Amino acid sequence: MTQETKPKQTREFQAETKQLLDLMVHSIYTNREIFLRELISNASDAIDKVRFESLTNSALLEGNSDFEIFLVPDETTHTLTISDNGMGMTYEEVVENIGTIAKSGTKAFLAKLKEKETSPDQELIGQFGVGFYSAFMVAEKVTLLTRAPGEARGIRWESTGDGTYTIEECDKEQRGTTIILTLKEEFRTGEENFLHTYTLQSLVKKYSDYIRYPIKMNFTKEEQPKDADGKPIEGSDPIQTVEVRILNSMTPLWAKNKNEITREEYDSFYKDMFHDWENPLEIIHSKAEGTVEYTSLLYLPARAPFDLYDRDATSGIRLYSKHIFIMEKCQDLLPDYLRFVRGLVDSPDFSLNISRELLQHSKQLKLIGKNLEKSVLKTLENLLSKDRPKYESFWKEFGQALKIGVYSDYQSRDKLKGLLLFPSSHSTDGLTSLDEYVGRMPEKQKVIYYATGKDRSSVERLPQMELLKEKGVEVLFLFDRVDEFTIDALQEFKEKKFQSISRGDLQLDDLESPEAKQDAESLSKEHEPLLQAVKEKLSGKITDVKISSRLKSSAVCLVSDNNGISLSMEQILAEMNKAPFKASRILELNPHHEVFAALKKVYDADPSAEAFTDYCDLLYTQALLIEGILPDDPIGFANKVAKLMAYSEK
Ligand SMILES: Nc1ncnc2c1ncn2[C@@H]1O[C@H](COP(=O)(O)OP(=O)(O)OP(=O)(O)O)[C@@H](O)[C@H]1O
Repeated sequence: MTQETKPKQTREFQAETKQLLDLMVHSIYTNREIFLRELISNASDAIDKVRFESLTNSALLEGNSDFEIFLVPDETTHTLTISDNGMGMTYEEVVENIGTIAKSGTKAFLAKLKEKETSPDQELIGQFGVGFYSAFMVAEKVTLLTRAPGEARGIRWESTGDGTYTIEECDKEQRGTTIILTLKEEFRTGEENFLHTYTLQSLVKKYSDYIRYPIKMNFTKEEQPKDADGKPIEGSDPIQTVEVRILNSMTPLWAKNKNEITREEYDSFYKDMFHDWENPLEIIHSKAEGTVEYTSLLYLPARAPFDLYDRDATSGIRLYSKHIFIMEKCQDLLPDYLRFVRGLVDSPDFSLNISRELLQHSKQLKLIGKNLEKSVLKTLENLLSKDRPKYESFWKEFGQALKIGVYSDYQSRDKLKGLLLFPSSHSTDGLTSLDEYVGRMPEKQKVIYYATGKDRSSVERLPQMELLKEKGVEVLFLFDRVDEFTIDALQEFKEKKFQSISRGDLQLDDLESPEAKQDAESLSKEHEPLLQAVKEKLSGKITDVKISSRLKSSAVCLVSDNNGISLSMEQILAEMNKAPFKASRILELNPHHEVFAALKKVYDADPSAEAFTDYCDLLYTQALLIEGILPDDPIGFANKVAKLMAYSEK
């Protein structure tokens, strides 16, 4: 029977791959040695795959279950070869995996680069694994030979990273993948010589020590021949012998005792496994025995990945059973608000071929999940109380996830509220917890005040802040768009309700002198007809007009009542195209401001004159602008201001 062979083809890389290769060739990384880690990690993944699938289909092993990764440096051909007896790839898989970039992360990386239009910095690169392509940092030519189990023939793929590659069928006896790197001159002669066994040995120790399969290399030994008594024979030529050594210790890091692991080992394991360039912020390593038995190694990263809040991005914890990999991202182990936690769980209680469906219903999984959640929260509480700068740096990156947790996961509300931090008027640089805020509250203050806005300077200048500032009342500042939803969901903290400075009655009764209150009440009575007239002029735009007791030097402000949504929420919802939600708008006027006197004068002169209508409109639009809301008719507003300016010149 003649076998149809696929002829050698030269193909072009996908445009994005070319771009990535170009970056690799012109070296974006400073530490190019990581190429070895990337290729070994791919080899180990491929062995994981075949090992896992062979549990249900032993034929895949083709009688060879001595899993291994082999490194062969060759000075004569200037090549470094990395082989594995893993899953290999079919023709289609090579084209799919190696010629194109399927990973959305890498695509996003390239898009970000374009956006920046500068050379990429280490920080950006570190967020994205570049995997196989990193080989082109050190190699002038990469040859890949691979055969998937059960396939009669293998595939030979080759490229110099110039935009094209060749692909053809070839013979390959052993299942798996062999990658031959023809090293660039600088990496086979200079200081960084990747043909030196010593260099390779230490790189494996540094980056890949925990890899579960033996990483082997031949070592040539020279020995003086010995006589029958075991004494070296003088003057004889030394004999060379070759011995295979295993370069990695293979024990998974998490299986060792805590006191045997250095911080460096934890860090490099993390960076390697979770493709981060930065050391983690915090490490939680625990072993449990009892109702369930498991080891968990969790990390709080130092920085949020670019896609943390992307709905499509999957989070989750790696699952192992007796050191054997089961699943990449098990989502049922941690609640969604802890989606930033990276790590793994190894438990003998799981069977290797457990399906996702079964797993979801597994009692053990639920129990482990509960414990993990508890220990992450405990760690965060400890950080908050014992290492505030570290907690604040955590908060800066992941605080939003916890805030979202408060409003989207009502069961977790109580667990999370103590961990929340906000900027406040108390200090210009630090953040405050709700506990700290309540601790500083004077006895007479009944509620926790908060103000929403885009940043500190705009919130501090809000007219609604004036009175509170004067009274020295602390106000929480909510700059993040999720903040108000979080506060709304909480409703209260330690029996103190939250009160927006832009909503309803400020409840300052106990802080306010009885005279001031009286003053506002009598002024409201006195100006009742004027207030009524303004309300009518602005009907449809506002629900009420009131004499303000919160304004000191500003003329006007907009507030909403205590029911329904607030003005800032209205804006967020409008951006989300949920326009039907409208906040009630109450216009508050400062009776002690000269604009109020001018308004009164115009009204007294002729309430039906155009001037009074214009004044009402101008006041309303000013109040909108202060809230950062554009008026419906900016041209009309500008014309009215111009008219007024020209008038005052007369
Ligand atoms: N030694 C190998 N054996 C089998 N398949 C491999 C091997 N190396 C790479 N591949 C395949 O090529 C794909 C692309 O590899 P690459 O290293 O670029 O990305 P990755 O491993 O998926 O991602 P990352 O490196 O970020 O973890 C892999 O997903 C895998 O399917």
